[in-house]
Amino acid sequence: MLDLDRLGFAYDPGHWLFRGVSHRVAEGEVLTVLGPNGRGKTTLLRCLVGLASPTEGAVAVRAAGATGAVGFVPQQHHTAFAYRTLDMVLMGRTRHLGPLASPGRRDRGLALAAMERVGIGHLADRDYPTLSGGERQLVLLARAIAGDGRVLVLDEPAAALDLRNQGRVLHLLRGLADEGRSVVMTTHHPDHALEVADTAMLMFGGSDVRVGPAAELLTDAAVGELYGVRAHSLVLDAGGVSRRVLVTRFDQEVHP
Ligand SMILES: Nc1ncnc2c1ncn2[C@@H]1O[C@H](COP(=O)(O)OP(=O)(O)OP(=O)(O)O)[C@@H](O)[C@H]1O
Repeated sequence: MLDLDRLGFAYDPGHWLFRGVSHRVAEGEVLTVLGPNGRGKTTLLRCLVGLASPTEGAVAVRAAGATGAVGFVPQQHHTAFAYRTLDMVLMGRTRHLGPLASPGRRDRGLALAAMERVGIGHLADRDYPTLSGGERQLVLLARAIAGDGRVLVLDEPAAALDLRNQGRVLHLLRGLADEGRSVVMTTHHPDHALEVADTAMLMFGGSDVRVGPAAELLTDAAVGELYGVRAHSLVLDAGGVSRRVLVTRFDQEVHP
């Protein structure tokens, strides 16, 4: 599990991007973080994975017997090196290897299995820099799965993906949580949160960070206020299963 204890971050002293953020992401929980561009979502994730130090508060990872148990999928990733895609995924195994050890047959098997699970087994021998943006995003997800972190932190994991792959990745993340992992992801799509998340975190700015059950928190009013738009819920009835989706009126902005 991942413990966020009164986290606060300010690049400039006194100008809090976020402050007083507390939540415990349980095993089996998917937490989605939502907020407008520049609100601090990536900065928050960087604090969660140890790439940035919070100005206030603390983050603790609690996972049975695991060191470095957090897998991180960044938003964008560029490398100047022409790594083979399978080797990129194998990098996820690094923390499981002894000092100076190279990945072995088992590591290669786990890397290939992670690629198959994400649906990109056919890319194993391609040069990573030649892949499309969406293909790279799937490779980074496979790398995190191969790393077998008990906590997965993903920055807009579905942003570069087509509609079918968005659904596949969202349900894959749901499945990884159901296997006992804690999953934290950012998204600009409230529907993604409604589809698979247990919990949502809405970053309204500064100390106004709201955390709660996704379906309860993501009301038309809250989404409208968060982004300055008009949002409307629609309930779809598909084969007896009803699902609520949010539709945005792109022709109407709301100015607070
Ligand atoms: N090193 C830095 N120094 C100063 N300000 C920074 C630095 N890095 C990011 N920022 C600013 O902090 C704010 C939050 O950035 P962050 O990337 O966390 O936002 P975000 O919510 O992830 O945005 P987006 O939805 O656009 O990805 C932005 O205004 C950004 O310009």
